[in-house]
Amino acid sequence: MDQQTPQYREENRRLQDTFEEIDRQRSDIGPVYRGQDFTEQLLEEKREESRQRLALLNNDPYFGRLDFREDGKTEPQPLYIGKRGMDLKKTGEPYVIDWRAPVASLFYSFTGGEAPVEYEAPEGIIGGDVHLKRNLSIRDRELQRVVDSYERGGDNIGLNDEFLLYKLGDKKDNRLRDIVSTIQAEQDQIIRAPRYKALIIQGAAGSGKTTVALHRLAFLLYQYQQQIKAERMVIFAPNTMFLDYISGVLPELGVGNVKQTTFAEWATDRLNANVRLAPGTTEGNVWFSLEGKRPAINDETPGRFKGSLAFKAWIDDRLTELESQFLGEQMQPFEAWDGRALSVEVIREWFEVEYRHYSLASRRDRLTARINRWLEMQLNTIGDPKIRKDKSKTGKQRLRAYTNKLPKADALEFYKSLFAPPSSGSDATPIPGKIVKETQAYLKKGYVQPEDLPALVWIHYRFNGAENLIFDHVVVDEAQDVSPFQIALLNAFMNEPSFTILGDLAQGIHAYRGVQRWEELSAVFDDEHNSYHVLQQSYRSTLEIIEFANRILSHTDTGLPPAVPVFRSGDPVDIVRLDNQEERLPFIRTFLEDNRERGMRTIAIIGRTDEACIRLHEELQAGGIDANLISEGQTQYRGGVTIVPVYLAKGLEFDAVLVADAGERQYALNPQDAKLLYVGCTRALHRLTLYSYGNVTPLIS
Ligand SMILES: Nc1ncnc2c1ncn2[C@@H]1O[C@H](COP(=O)(O)OP(=O)(O)OP(=O)(O)O)[C@@H](O)[C@H]1O
Repeated sequence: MDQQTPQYREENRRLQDTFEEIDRQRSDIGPVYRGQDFTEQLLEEKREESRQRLALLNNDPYFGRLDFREDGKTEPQPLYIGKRGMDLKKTGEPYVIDWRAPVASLFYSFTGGEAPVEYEAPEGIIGGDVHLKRNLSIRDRELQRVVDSYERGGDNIGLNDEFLLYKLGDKKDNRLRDIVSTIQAEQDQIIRAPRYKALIIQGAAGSGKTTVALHRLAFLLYQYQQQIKAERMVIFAPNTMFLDYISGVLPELGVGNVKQTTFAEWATDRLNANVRLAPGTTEGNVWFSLEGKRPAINDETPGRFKGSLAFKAWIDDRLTELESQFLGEQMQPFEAWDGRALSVEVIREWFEVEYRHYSLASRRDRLTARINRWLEMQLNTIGDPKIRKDKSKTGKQRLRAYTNKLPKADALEFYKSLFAPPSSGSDATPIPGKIVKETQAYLKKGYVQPEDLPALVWIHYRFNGAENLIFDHVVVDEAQDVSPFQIALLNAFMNEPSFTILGDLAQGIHAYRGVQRWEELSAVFDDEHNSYHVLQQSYRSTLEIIEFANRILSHTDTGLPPAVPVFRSGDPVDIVRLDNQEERLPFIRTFLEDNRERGMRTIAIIGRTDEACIRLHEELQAGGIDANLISEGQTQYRGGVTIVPVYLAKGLEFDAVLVADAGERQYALNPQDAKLLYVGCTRALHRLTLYSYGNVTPLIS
């Protein structure tokens, strides 16, 4: 909208008024209190919160305006929506409305038309009608754009998308960003879904799953301020580089302290460094290499088997057995010294009845302490100090020997016992022989594998309880790669299920340990908590790229419908055939120059395997081209030009992508390769190029 329009001038005036109000409120807060007075210190905390809120407002006070006429009133009221809220100091009236407030939901759910609208406020449903929906872009305290996406009585054709397209056309740096100004209605529904749900979201590549999950955390913290703490929320993501990539969004939304971790890190923390993960078993070598034959994936694949609810149920039976036979049928009375014994009946009563509600480890500790107290009482009945000393020595020695015989509540020891040859009379193990052998070999060397972690932490949990580690909300990103056992385990660390679980089966490149259908995860929850959502519209890429990727999608075995593009058109996808290796370096050099000239800030060259990427990186370096090589275990994503194996590119996005070596051998006609290529191609926002020597992959024909 032109700067001379009345709308622009009106909004500019409002913006200047807003800055004046912010300045007034900031100066009213006064200087920082550094004294010792406790009440002042508490007040200072509140003042600091206000300072931070006003600082955030000062950069970019709001992004939207909705003129809403509430039923029963004659005139519509303009509502300005921002990342944080602010009331007018003088009157207490809302001046900027926090995007998470109930009334702000209208801004997102309203998609046009003259029909009445309503929103759910704490005091009940409030109805009315919308007269204007306006997007405002403010950068560095300057009003840059005013775009009306709806005006009551106007023709409103195509206006709704203009601001979104303007935002999507932006070039990216090395961080994911917030989308508060353009959240779409179907995303808003997920963000504002009730707290006690296990939301399972199947979303096409680029549909905003990760972004939506982060906004949902900010919403929950706002909506349930008294009940939910950021420190008790956690985001599980596939690797630390991905966590680094998304780490900017929550601070932008004014949310701090949410724990962001990987499942392996969280699990090994629980086990108190008692287990060591086997080195050298990088997934890249086993599952994504082109050398050797990839193992078949079925229910006996170690990751699938050890992540199943059936494995969990079998472990539960073994644990129940252990608990019921903990004291053993052959148990003897505790004889402190000859002639002074504590009967088996009393010991059983303490352990099996009195301490029944404690965790097993705690019951064992309590029992030991109780027998010790009994021993002290017996010693106190002895008058002669010399005899007492004597008996004390014998009693303590015998107590140690006696309690040492009780089974240890140790997760690793118990887990090992599950893979030991079954003793005669016990049920045969349901664990496939190959898995038993492989696991035994690792355990013997003192190692476990990532797929052992859910069971180990589960056993630890059954022995020790949740140890005060209760989650208020859990986000699981890239959830197609997690197992039902993992989700059931996390659920145990929660009073009532409150999950945002999101993923895309079409990107299920870790099918050897992940799920093939979402029902596998929803089986963990009862019907009342289950809530399934689909996000089909994709925002990341241009129309051309999405349509191209949809062709690959049809070769995955997921049966998922094609992603729906937003109407943002760009360059056609470029498929280049190189005749030989010598042509590669000059081709890439031109590719990079061309894309830089067109304003692309982040550019990725996506290779098929680790080795291919290492070789390419060396070649580029020798040719004087600077690029960051990403390998497994990487913790940071730097932006610029990146070389990344396709299996590690998941979750990231780049302005321009070059799929290196997209030949028929690299990406053959099978579902696993289709998923890999789908991941690779859907990383591109604006431009996508593929090259191959010889025939290009049949997945795109
Ligand atoms: N409503 C929206 N407005 C503006 N941009 C959006 C919106 N929704 C998503 N995006 C943008 O689309 C891109 C993809 O988002 P995100 O990475 O969250 O998607 P995803 O579904 O997790 O993708 P993938 O599964 O491919 O990793 C991001 O650049 C994000 O900012």
